[in-house]
Amino acid sequence: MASTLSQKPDTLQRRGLMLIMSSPSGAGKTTVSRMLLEHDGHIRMSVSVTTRPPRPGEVDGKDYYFVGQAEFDRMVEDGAFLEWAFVFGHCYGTPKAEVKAGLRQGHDFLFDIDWQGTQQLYQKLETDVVRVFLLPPSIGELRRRLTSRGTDSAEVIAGRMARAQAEISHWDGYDYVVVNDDIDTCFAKVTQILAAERMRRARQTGLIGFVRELMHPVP
Ligand SMILES: Nc1ncnc2c1ncn2[C@@H]1O[C@H](COP(=O)(O)OP(=O)(O)OP(=O)(O)O)[C@@H](O)[C@H]1O
Ligand SMILES: Nc1nc2c(ncn2[C@@H]2O[C@H](COP(=O)(O)O)[C@@H](O)[C@H]2O)c(=O)[nH]1
Repeated sequence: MASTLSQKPDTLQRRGLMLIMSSPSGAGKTTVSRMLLEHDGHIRMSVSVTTRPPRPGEVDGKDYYFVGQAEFDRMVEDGAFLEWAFVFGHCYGTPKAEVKAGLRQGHDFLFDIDWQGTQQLYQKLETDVVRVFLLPPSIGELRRRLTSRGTDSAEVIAGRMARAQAEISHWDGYDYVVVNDDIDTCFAKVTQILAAERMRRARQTGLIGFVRELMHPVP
């Protein structure tokens, strides 16, 4: 018998989610984020605003919006950020407008932000937030990754290594914790988390109508 349902199950409306990835500097957030953006057609990067100077190869508007301190302060005053924080001597913030509109339209967003920003987003938008913390396999490997990335001075690397344990101490403020040892295994785990979170009943706003039609089919 032909289906009388007005909606196809795989096109049901869904509210977007906010997948947050945090870790000590160098554990691999940017790497996993790039893989997700490449392989998953339904998630967008939330591009942060920062007062940090660009690293070689970083592109304004893609990796960050690079601004001066005065412009950052003006954005704070204008309420342009969903969250912002002072990290490693610079200001970083998540612009509000695109994310809020996108979530309503069912888009998922990926955030590479620290624990302070995660706490702020969770306080504001708890039900939309999925928090993932990446751990390095060892402190020695973390140092090796920061050094071999080749983007920061020895002084900057030393500063980030000095903060690593303090960053790791926030691991218990996250929903999921993944050790980034082998990159493909780590990526597969994050992909599985994303797939499961998309199926949460509360996010599937189109389910109500679909279930109603299943329970009360039109004869
Ligand atoms: N599983 C892995 N095995 C080996 N090297 C890795 C792995 N994951 C990431 N790397 C490498 O480690 C370095 C740091 O990774 P990445 O820049 O993604 O870290 P991050 O957490 O985004 O750091 P930051 O917070 O400073 O932006 C990069 O050179 C990256 O290629
Ligand atoms: N609270 C926020 N933290 C952010 C944001 N954008 C990036 N970050 C975090 O800053 C550090 C350093 O980043 P880097 O690119 O200079 O290595 C890292 O932990 C990021 O996750 C933000 O908008 N808000």
